[in-house]
Amino acid sequence: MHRSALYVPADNTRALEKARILTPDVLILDLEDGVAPEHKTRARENVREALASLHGRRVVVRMNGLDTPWGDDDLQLLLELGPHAIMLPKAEKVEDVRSLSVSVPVWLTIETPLGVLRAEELARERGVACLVMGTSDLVTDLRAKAAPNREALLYALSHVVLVARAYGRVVLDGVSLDVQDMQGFEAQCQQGRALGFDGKTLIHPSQIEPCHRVFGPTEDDVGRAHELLAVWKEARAGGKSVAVLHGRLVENLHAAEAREVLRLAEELERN
Ligand SMILES: CC(C)(COP(=O)(O)OP(=O)(O)OC[C@H]1O[C@@H](n2cnc3c(N)ncnc32)[C@H](O)[C@@H]1OP(=O)(O)O)[C@@H](O)C(=O)NCCC(=O)NCCSC(=O)C[C@H](O)C(=O)O
Ligand SMILES: [Mg+2]
Repeated sequence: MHRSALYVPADNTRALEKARILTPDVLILDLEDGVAPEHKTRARENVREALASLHGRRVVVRMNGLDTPWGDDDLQLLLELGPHAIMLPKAEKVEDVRSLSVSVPVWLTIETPLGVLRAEELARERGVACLVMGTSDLVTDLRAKAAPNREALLYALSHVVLVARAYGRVVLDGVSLDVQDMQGFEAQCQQGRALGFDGKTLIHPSQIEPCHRVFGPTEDDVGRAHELLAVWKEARAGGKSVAVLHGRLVENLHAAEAREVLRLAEELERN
């Protein structure tokens, strides 16, 4: 389940402490842009401690790029600690992905024009588990304007979802920077859900609950799935290839969707 992934700056001990009681599906300990250059070393030490104390949680660590002064040391530490996954920012080069994918799954942040254009060759590399949109960097690099409807990003967002689906990868939407506009945040979650994302990356604890509500499955979703499957089963038992529920056509693909909703709900219950 990847409804939510919360960035926690690894130099912020208060946020690291708080993360222990927060319940996003994934925690992303950030060594990259959320950490100032003079705090990089301390942040790396914090990651070691945090991974030990967050044992049993799904913790991904975002390292610095391999072409930065910190990338090699980050990688060495992460290969030693073995988090749930290593996240590579500003992914553009297949060679970088290959140098990471040893034993730990790799998450790629797609947040540059070249990264979007090369998303397919990057995503098909062995070990890549998830693609994450970096919408703040992308807006800047595109010299676009950030707008609530994310008009300037729609091509890139859809392209990355398409690539992720083609190669069976998880795909997460970018962050929403306004931590006070909860209505706008929820609308952005709805948009990401409608575009096909599995979930969203977050920057603040208040974003977890609305994000889970949108990326579901909710009780209503589960109820509808049961209802659809009952109608579908009856139709099939009667030798029909299609059914109708509340005036809408139901086909095999809808039954498959409903089964996926129930699978996710069961996964949620187990966790
Ligand atoms: C945005 C913030 C700077 C706001 O922080 P703050 O002023 O401390 O908020 P609050 O007082 O409302 O916080 C309430 C409590 O919650 C804790 N908290 C806040 N944020 C987090 C968090 N991300 N993880 C864990 N805990 C958090 C506070 O410590 C308070 O705790 P307590 O006092 O004990 O109750 C801040 O939210 C923040 O720094 N967020 C993360 C920013 C970040 O990670 N940025 C980099 C990643 S985003 C990105 O780069 C995406 C991509 O690459 C792209 O290009 O788009
Ligand atoms: Mg970024």
